Amino acid sequence: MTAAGQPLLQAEHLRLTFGGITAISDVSFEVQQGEFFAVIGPNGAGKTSLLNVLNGVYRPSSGSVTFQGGSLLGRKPAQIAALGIARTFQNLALFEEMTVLDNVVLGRHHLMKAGLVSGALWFGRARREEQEARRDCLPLLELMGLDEISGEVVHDLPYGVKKRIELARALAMQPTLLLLDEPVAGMNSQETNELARWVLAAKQELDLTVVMIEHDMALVTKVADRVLVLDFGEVICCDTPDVAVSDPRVIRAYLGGSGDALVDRATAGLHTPTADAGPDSGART
Ligand SMILES: Nc1ncnc2c1ncn2[C@@H]1O[C@H](COP(=O)(O)OP(=O)(O)OP(=O)(O)O)[C@@H](O)[C@H]1O
Repeated sequence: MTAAGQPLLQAEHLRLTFGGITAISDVSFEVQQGEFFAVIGPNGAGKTSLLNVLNGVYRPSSGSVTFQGGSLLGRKPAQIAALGIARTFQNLALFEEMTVLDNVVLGRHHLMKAGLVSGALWFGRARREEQEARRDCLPLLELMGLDEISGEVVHDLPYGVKKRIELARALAMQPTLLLLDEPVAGMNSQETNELARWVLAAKQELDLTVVMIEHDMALVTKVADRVLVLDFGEVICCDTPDVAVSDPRVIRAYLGGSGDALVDRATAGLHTPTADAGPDSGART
């Protein structure tokens, strides 16, 4: 539980280096409970590195990260997941030959307590836990509109549906905080609109806080309460999307000059095509 007034997630003076490369430099921000918080920035700005710090894949060179008031530093990704931080990945990480339900149930495995031997032999506690996990996932499948295809093999399903299955698997972990890594990358505008609706529905129904990395400015403007803008590993703006897209530093980082196109694309509609490296696809000019 988060004490009244305390942010759910707090990063202070984070720094991450790879040899001579500084991926993150003195990054601080807070995310409040229930917030939809986006992280944007051009290619190489440090977005993925930041997400990897938040879920324990990378340990920062210095600085601190706290979740519900407790430090995340030194914890492994599985321990961080068990604290209630789930993550989706930029590239699909599903088991293509398994069914929708089997993929989603995998999200609950960190909650199960049966040992390796009983799990492998499928008896006793392991069997009971698996059956309970499957039962517990059914309302989630319904919430995510996957109940009617729960027995279908993932391989045969459209890309947009696969991304939704991945989202459902992250939700099966029963997170408090959901980290989304470019959830609409590679999607067409219809798929983007649909996934945005599923994410918002899940957030509301499950009382989630969301941190989302995204290049699609139109999507960010539509769904995010606040946006953190990174450039060369540094925070150049942290404000509402409307303020961020008209901030001269953000405009410079994306366009190196006039920001009209950035504002236009942010307000044009939910989706901006990202096939070619336009400003909203994160390209530097
Ligand atoms: N494992 C690594 N080893 C060395 N350098 C890395 C590593 N991961 C990231 N970097 C470097 O850190 C910087 C930030 O990279 P990062 O992937 O976090 O940026 P990004 O904003 O997510 O970019 P993109 O939008 O292209 O995914 C880049 O200069 C990148 O080359």
